[in-house]
Amino acid sequence: MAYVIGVDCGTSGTKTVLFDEKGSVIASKTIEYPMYQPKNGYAEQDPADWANAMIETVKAVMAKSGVSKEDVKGIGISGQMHGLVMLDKDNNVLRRSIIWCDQRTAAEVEEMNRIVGRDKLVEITANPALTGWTAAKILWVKNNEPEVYSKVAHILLPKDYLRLILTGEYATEVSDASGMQLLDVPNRKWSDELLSAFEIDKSWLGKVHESCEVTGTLTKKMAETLGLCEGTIVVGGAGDNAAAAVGTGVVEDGKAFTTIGTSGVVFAHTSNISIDKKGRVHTCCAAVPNTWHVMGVTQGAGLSLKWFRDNFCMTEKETAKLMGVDEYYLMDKQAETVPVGANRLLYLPYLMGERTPHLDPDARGVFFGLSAIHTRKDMLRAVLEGVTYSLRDCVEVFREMNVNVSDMMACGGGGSSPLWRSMLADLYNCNVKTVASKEGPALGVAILASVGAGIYSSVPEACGAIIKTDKVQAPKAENVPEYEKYYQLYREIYPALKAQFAKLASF
Ligand SMILES: Nc1ncnc2c1ncn2[C@@H]1O[C@H](COP(=O)(O)OP(=O)(O)O)[C@@H](O)[C@H]1O
Ligand SMILES: O=C(CO)[C@@H](O)[C@H](O)COP(=O)(O)O
Repeated sequence: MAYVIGVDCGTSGTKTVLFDEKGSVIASKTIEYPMYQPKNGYAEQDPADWANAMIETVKAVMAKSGVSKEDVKGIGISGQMHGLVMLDKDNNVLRRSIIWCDQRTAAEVEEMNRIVGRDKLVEITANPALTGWTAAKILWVKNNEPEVYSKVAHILLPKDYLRLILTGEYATEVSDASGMQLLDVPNRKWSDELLSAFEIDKSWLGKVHESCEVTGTLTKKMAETLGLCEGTIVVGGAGDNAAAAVGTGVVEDGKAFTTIGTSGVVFAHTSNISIDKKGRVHTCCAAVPNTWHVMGVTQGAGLSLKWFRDNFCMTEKETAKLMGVDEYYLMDKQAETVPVGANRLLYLPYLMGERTPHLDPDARGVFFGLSAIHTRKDMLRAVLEGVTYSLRDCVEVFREMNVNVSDMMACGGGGSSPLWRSMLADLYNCNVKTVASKEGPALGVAILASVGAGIYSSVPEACGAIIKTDKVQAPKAENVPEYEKYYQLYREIYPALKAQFAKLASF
């Protein structure tokens, strides 16, 4: 039997899973790390934490599994998108990574529009300038930390920094590179025009591959550290969302998924490139060669629930520890006791600004309709519902773009919650399914590795053999109109507060 490893460098932690060639989990290990928020709207992580977590989790799965290292045929890496890793000529990390949900780059987004023009940016990168994407972050460092910028020799995305550690290669692949805003997305190569306009040296960026291509092999030193063979192949892998698409079988038109991780993403595969001229959803290269995807993003999806847990659910944390169950499971049980609409309480999940559909880094979270009858349980349910309203906003944009979705999968930490899945089904008014494997991105990149290793001949063929549908949640007829009423009200709240968010940000 052949085996493959998938590494997913997420925001809350890095998870490594060892799969057999049929996609069954043999061993899995996650190590968490912090996100630093030095200022309101800033978000950073330490690349050393990612590297340590990858090394320790790979060592752990190999030790736990007892699988012989010769049978591990390949490694795929997935990761949070858009994060900026800057290295000097000796590969030293120059500053903490500014990650995807950081919102400090409003001035640089204006600068990008001034230099290149909004329409040109959309034509080349398939997206308007975005605060969380990598190009704006590079310009921010140039404008604000010239002493750091003067030492830059390499720029990598989070998972590509891990690739460098594994293989010594400076490389990336099309799905994650699409989120740097320096890629010519229709043509799947770096844009010389943009690099020259932003004065970014092309030699700083890695070579761009398709996601299932071999980008390098394990060095002798890393192989010894990890308990693997020197020369084991490392494929391109994918940004976490393109990876989750492969891991849930979303590799053909009509198929889509919703992931609730720290962020929330609604993702649909498209065999032809499809662009929202208003820039409300992103268009990126998919992990299947010569295909694309559209995705809408809620910045603070699982993050909202985690924020609520960490600040208001101390009792659940302690009880969960005593009972040996998951804290989120207890929170879901409490939220289930509250009716649809949270007793007339709405929540806007804009804790880290918002992308789809508002593209507003100044937006902030809101509880709307608080009354003295409300309890913590109502607020908890409102948080879950508010995130789901925001995900529905993404589906509305797809409908406007004529991107038709007939099959919706759910994944990510929040996708494991039956309550959250039933909210999705009610608000989308369609079936929401899960796949038997819960490993989303890690499985996706392990599948890419199995294609790179020649175990399967294509990504769709591998998905056909490996991905199995598990649970199906149908919409509840009585809930659909009730949620629709609240959703329509939810849609009115942001426009009414837009100017006030900007004013607050200016204080
Ligand atoms: N049982 C659950 N019920 C509801 N939400 C959950 C549950 N388990 C995890 N979550 C949510 O999933 C998030 C973590 O998802 P994950 O996919 O691991 O994140 P990331 O990819 O950002 O590291 C948590 O912040 C939490 O909001
Ligand atoms: O910014 C995006 C997609 O554009 C996020 O999806 C990040 O890629 C982070 O993902 P999680 O850590 O929440 O999975």
